[in-house]
Amino acid sequence: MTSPRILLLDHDTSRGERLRDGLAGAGCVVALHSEEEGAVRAAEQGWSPDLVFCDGDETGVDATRVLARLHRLRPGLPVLVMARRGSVQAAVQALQNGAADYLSAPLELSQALAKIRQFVPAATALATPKADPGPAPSAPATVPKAKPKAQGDGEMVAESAAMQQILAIARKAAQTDVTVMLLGESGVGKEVMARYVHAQSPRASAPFIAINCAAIPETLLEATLFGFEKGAFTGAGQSAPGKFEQAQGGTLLLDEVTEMAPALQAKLLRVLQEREIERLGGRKRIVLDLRIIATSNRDLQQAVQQGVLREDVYYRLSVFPIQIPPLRERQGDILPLANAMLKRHAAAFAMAAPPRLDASAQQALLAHRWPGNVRELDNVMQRAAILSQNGVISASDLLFAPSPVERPLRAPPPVQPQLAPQPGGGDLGSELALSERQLIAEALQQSQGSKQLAAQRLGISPRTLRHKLQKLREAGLELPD
Ligand SMILES: Nc1ncnc2c1ncn2[C@@H]1O[C@H](COP(=O)(O)OP(=O)(O)OP(=O)(O)O)[C@@H](O)[C@H]1O
Repeated sequence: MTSPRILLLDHDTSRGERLRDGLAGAGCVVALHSEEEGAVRAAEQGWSPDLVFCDGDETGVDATRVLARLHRLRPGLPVLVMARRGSVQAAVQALQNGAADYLSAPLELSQALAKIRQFVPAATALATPKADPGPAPSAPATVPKAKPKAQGDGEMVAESAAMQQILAIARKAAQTDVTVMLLGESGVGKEVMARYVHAQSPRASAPFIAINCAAIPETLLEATLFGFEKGAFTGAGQSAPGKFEQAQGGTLLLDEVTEMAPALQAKLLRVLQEREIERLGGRKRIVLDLRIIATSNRDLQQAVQQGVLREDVYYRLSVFPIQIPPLRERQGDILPLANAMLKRHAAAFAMAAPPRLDASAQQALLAHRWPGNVRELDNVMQRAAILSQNGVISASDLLFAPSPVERPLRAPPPVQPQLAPQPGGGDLGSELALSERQLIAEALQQSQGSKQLAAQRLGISPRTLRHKLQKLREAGLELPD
C-alpha cells in the first residue's frame, strides 16, 4: 500500500494536530494547514494530495472557495468538508459546491480513516481503528486507559434468510467460550456481529473490548494488548493494564488480526494456548477468563500461504469461523438497513421524521453492487438524508461514491491495433467514440455515479446520457444499471 497523501485544513490548530497525528500513526502522509492560502499554495506548488479534509466552520476558512480553487487545480479531487453537527444548510451547500462528502466536526480518527479508505483506491488496506490508537510509538507510557464501547450500541439489522441463519449459528457459539473468527469483506458488519455474539453470551454484562490490530503501530500494539509495569521501557512512568486484562470476564475483539506482525502473533499464540499473560516488564502471571473473537477480511488460507498469518495461529483462531456474506448477496437486508440508517441520521440532523425512500430510490439501492458493503450504504443514506426534499428520497438523491474496488464504469477496452494502416490515416469515428466514452466515464466518476450530476457536468440532458449509456452497454461495456 502506498501511503495516502492527505491535505488537512483546519483553523483550529490543536484539533488539526490531533487528527494529523492519528492519521500519521495509521500510515498517512499528512500536510496540516490552518489557513486557506498555505493549503492551496502547497497543492499549487506540486504537493498533490489524494484527499482533502477542509474546515467548514466559516471561521477563517471559506470551504466553498477552497473547494473551487482545489478543483481548478485537480478536478475530481475528493474534498470532504467538516462542520459542526446539525448544520444541514452548510452540508447541503458543501455538497452542491462539489464536496465529496460532509462530515461532522470534530472528526473522529476512525471516521476519517473510513473516508480515506472509501475515496482513495490505494488506501484500501488502511484500517479504521476500533480503539483509540493512542499516542505515537515513541511515547508508549501514555497508552490510553481502557475505552470500552457502550454495550449494545448500534442495532443489528438482519432480515435476509442468509443473515438469519448466521445469527442462529452465532447464538449457539455465544453459549460456549469458543474462539470465534469472523470473516468477510470490509464493511459487512464483522464488528456488529462480534458485539452480537458478546451480547448473546453469558459474558454480556462484562466488558466488550475491541482493538484494531491494523491501526496501531507494531511497537505500541504489544504494550496496548499486554499492558506494562512501571519502568518496563523508557517513559513507562506507571503500570498500566493491557486490553487482555481490560476484557477480563468479557470479550476481546482482535479486529484485523491478520495484520498483526508475525513476532506478535507468536505471543498471541501463547495466550490462545495458555490463557495467561505477563505484562511487559512484569513477572506476575495473570490468568485470563475471556472469550476472544477475531476478524479478518482476508482469505485466511491464502494469508497462511503468503506468510502473513502463522499457520499455528490460524488453527487456534479458526475454531469457529463465521463467514458474513457481502451485502450484494443478501438483498433482503438492503432496504431494512437503509431505513434503519435513515432513522439514525434523521435523529442526528434533528429532522422531524426520517425521510422515506420512493420506488426509484429503492430500485437503485437494490441494483447497486455495494463494494463497500453496509458501511457504504450508511454513507449513501447519510448524504441522502441531507439532500432529501419534503421528506422523500428519490434515486437522484443517492450519490454512490466511486469505489476503489469496482468503478461505476470500467475503463474502455484498449483499442485493437490495426493490422494494416487504413487509407486516409486514423479512424476518426472510433476515436470520437472513444473520447466520448472516456468523457462519460470521467463525468460518472466525478459525480460518484449520479447520472443526473454526470449529465450536468457533460452539458447534456439526463435522458441523452441514459441513451448514450444504453448504447455503450449494447456495445459490450459493463455499466451500472
Ligand atoms: N447488520 C447490521 N445492522 C446494522 N448496522 C450494520 C450492520 N452491519 C454493519 N452495520 C454498520 O455498518 C458499518 C460497518 O460495520 P462493521 O464496522 O461492523 O464492519 P466490518 O466488517 O467490521 O468492517 P471492517 O472490516 O472494515 O472493519 C458500521 O457503521 C455498522 O454499524
